[in-house]
Amino acid sequence: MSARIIDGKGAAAALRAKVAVEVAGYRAATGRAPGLAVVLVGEDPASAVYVRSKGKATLEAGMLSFEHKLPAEISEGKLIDLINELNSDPAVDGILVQLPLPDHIDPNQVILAIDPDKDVDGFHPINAGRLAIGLTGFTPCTPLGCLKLLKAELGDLSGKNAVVIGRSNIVGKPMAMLLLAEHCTVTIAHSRTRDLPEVVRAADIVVAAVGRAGMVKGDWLKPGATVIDVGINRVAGEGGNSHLAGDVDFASASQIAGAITPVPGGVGPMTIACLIRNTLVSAARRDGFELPEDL
Ligand SMILES: NC(=O)C1=CN([C@@H]2O[C@H](COP(=O)(O)OP(=O)(O)OC[C@H]3O[C@@H](n4cnc5c(N)ncnc54)[C@H](OP(=O)(O)O)[C@@H]3O)[C@@H](O)[C@H]2O)C=CC1
Ligand SMILES: Nc1nc(=O)c2c([nH]1)NC[C@@H]1CN(c3ccc(C(=O)N[C@@H](CCC(=O)O)C(=O)O)cc3)C=[N+]21
Ligand SMILES: [Mg+2]
Repeated sequence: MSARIIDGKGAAAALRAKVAVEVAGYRAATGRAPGLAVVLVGEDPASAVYVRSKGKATLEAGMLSFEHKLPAEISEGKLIDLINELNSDPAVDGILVQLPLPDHIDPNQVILAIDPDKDVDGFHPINAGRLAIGLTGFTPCTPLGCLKLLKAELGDLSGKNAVVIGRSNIVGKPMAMLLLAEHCTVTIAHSRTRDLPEVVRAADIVVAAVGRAGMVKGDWLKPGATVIDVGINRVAGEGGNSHLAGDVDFASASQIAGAITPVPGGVGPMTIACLIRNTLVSAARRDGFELPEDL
């Protein structure tokens, strides 16, 4: 048996196209374009790549992109000063501070400084709280992208056993909250989980967000399970080359799963599509512009 490959790249392109159509309507109605400010501190090459693709997706959707590149040595206070300026700038609907930040800056203090109603990453505690109790806010882009792929694949998720591996504030925990809101029976596994293969074997849905290349093996899976691989791991290959690998051992898992996301081309592109979606949602809320329910 061979799993269906879930085309995250294609789904992301389709979502970006839907967002672009709504952006055009928003611009016609309001005379302004939604704006996303992306803040990058330091020169981490992987972060620079992500920031570039975010800026490109923003412009392609008809929105404004404001990139702020700051030196690695900038103080926490100066960074927060910039965030306060962006909070009060009417051209800015969304603010994203690329993580990780240098060690001398406390990411929690930086996230707290962002206006929750411009927090298109959904990382502010107000938005984490809203998600946890079912209020309108911003849903973190990676879990939202995973949920969209799951619903497109499975339809109604009600009653399904979902295992989320990883409990970070930006992926695992909000993913579990979203699946719970969809009426899944949710298990959150982490580094202290006993007998992870046995826990995973009960899952109709597996979301792997660990950061360990190829950790989840095919023989851990219930046959036919839907597998969402969030992991983005750069692994060294032959001859000094390197390639991206997910947290799931694709070769073995794709023999047992019913459907599986590839890496690259799975969750990653959906994260960026959901970021521009959230930016449009933010702008629309500000102006009372109505968007389709299912965007
Ligand atoms: N595709 C995308 O858009 C994105 C991809 N990512 C990728 O997703 C992965 C996870 O990211 P993130 O959530 O930030 O990572 P974190 O490092 O913040 O969290 C990793 C989680 O995995 C758990 N874990 C570690 N080792 C094991 C193990 N052996 N068994 C079970 N659980 C384990 C940790 O447990 P504990 O809490 O006990 O330490 C922790 O909860 C990374 O590969 C990252 O690059 C991240 C964001 C976006
Ligand atoms: N404030 C903040 N918000 C984030 O959302 C955020 C962040 N910080 N820091 C880093 C992580 C990681 N992340 C990814 C986004 C897109 C891809 C992506 O598009 N990946 C492509 C491959 C890209 C490549 O080839 O390197 C793919 O999977 O197909 C991956 C990872 C967002 N993150
Ligand atoms: Mg992390």
